[in-house]
Amino acid sequence: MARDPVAVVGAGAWGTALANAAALAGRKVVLWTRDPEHARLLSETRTNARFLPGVPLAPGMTVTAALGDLAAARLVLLVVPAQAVREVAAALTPVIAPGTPVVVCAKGIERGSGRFMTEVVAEVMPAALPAVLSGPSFAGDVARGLPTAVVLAAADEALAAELAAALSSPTFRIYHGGDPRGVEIGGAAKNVLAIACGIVMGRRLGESARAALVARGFAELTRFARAWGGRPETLMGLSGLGDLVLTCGSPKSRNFAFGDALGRGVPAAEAAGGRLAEGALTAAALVAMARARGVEMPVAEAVDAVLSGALTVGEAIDSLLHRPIRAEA
Ligand SMILES: NC(=O)C1=CN([C@@H]2O[C@H](COP(=O)(O)OP(=O)(O)OC[C@H]3O[C@@H](n4cnc5c(N)ncnc54)[C@H](O)[C@@H]3O)[C@@H](O)[C@H]2O)C=CC1
Ligand SMILES: O=C(CO)COP(=O)(O)O
Repeated sequence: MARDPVAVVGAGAWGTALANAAALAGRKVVLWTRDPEHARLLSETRTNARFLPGVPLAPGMTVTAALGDLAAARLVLLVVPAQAVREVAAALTPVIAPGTPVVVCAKGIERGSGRFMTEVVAEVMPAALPAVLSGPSFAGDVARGLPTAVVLAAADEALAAELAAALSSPTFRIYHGGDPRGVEIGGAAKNVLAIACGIVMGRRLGESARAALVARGFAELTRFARAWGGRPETLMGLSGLGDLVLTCGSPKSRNFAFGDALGRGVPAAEAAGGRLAEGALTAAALVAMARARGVEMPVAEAVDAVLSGALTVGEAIDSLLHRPIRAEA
């Protein structure tokens, strides 16, 4: 069968939802978690109570904590947090057959190196075929079979089309594209902008202010993409505009909720409430990379300044409101 079995690496909320979606698309799925006890629980209870409660695992899916069990995989979905992608990809390298597509589903930029996720995979797994999947998609929505559309991109667009077809179902529609850099920039940058929108709502600055941030944030991420090798038109799509609309407008987004807590005065160290907020980990890298190529990103800069403690939330808002009045671009 088409690219069977599929190895889903990472059994958090998104990995579990994607594993179910792949099974719904007719794929044979192996779900990997690093924690043997978690693997045992998932296998026995057939649900992921810790990361995606209330959703049964698709029948037939197997769960493992042994990387060796992934050796037969003909397609890998890499669904660990962005900052763990290098470590996990390195562990997968000796296991996965050369020429296997590795689709990164994490949304972020590597701290320190400033590497995009497909670059990390290309460095660590030189024999793999890197691809990226991104777009507006809450794990809970996908897992419950609510209609969702995302994009899967690879340098070889024919491969992206094949993978998209292998993983799609009527409720999980995967478009394909040939601009992985643009797609991964959209996913990484929107998380930082979602934090800004959360701050605005937590601070009760109003819906109009949030809409302004979405539009100005979209201009920022398009400029960033142009400077870093993504096609601006890609950012008009699902990964970029689509994901901004979702995560900048919903308290279900962990990045938005993190920003909302900051806006209400919760200290940065506590604002995530123990949940993953990728934008908080990507903001510094995004801003450093923007500066390195002369890209203006005032909203992302403001978020980074709040997170680093350089500015208070009030000072960051003032800094945005006192920028010179200028042409819209
Ligand atoms: N939850 C969602 O709705 C969506 C999440 N994403 C992205 O997917 C990625 C993963 O997010 P979630 O699954 O939601 O996070 P999560 O917090 O629910 O799960 C993360 C999983 O990764 C595992 N993990 C963490 N560090 C690891 C390491 N060093 N080695 C191996 N495993 C490790 C954890 O044990 C856990 O199973 C993020 O980049 C996120 O932005 C993308 C689209 C939707
Ligand atoms: O990326 C997501 C939806 O597209 C999930 O957003 P959060 O990580 O902010 O929850």
